[in-house]
Amino acid sequence: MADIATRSEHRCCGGTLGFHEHESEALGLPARFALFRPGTARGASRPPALFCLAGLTCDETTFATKGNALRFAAAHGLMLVFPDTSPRRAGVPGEDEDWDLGTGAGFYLDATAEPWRTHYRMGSYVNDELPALVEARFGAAPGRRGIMGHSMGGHGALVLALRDPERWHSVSALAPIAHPAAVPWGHKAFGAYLGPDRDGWAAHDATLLLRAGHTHPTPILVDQGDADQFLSEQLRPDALAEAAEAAGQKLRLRRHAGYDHSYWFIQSVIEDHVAHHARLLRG
Ligand SMILES: N[C@@H](CCC(=O)N[C@@H](CS)C(=O)NCC(=O)O)C(=O)O
Repeated sequence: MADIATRSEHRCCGGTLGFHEHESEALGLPARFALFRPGTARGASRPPALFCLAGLTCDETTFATKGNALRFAAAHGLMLVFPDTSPRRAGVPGEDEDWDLGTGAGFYLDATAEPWRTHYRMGSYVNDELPALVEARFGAAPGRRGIMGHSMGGHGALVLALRDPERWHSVSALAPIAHPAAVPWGHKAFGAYLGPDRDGWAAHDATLLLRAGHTHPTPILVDQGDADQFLSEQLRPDALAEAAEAAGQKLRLRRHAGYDHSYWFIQSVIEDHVAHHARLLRG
């Protein structure tokens, strides 16, 4: 496991928030992440880690800075892990041209199509490499992990947890891209990263995973603002709810009048998400 460079560290909410960089094996590039370690008030020497995945245009600082999650994680004795949203400077032609493809838009999957497949491997990075790293190097509890995310990050959280419920013990999402194979953001990203054969997209779409019989043993919490500018064109929580119902998946989809897609919405509901994960991870 490569060295980790700590770029800065800050006392916060009785714990410590650090911004770190390391050589990622999965990405084949340097990668940055932020990590919040709670104080020891709850007496847990190895806190469970809750992974927080951000959306399009964000980086490892965004959710940590704007999400309002740290004080609640501190109260519940949870570690928070904030990965970046894509590889950086991968050298793919055009990767910085669009805000919804390439840099800042890794979609938490391993690309299979050229020229993305070498470095655009955020699926393996978030699912495998980063959990192993925070457990080995930052003292996260082995085998007790939760995952949540916003928008593209909500898509990532739902897909990773539905695909591997043994690895992710709790899952929630805020305004997730719930059916990416059916919406413009997903068409663009999946078409580039996975190629035009849509059969290969199903394993990266939470609604299609539920339709194929994948479920998670715990209830899934999803919050959605009804004034979200992306709701009808890009997010499709209704499709997720229908698929969950048909699959027998417990899903609590809460709609919030007047809230948009921004971190102001996340700030307003994050307390319940951290509590949801704490209940399942800490027992
Ligand atoms: N750049 C896009 C918006 C992108 C966007 O809203 N990104 C969301 C995630 S999908 C976000 O959280 N952005 C970062 C922020 O608000 O700080 C636009 O112009 O419409």
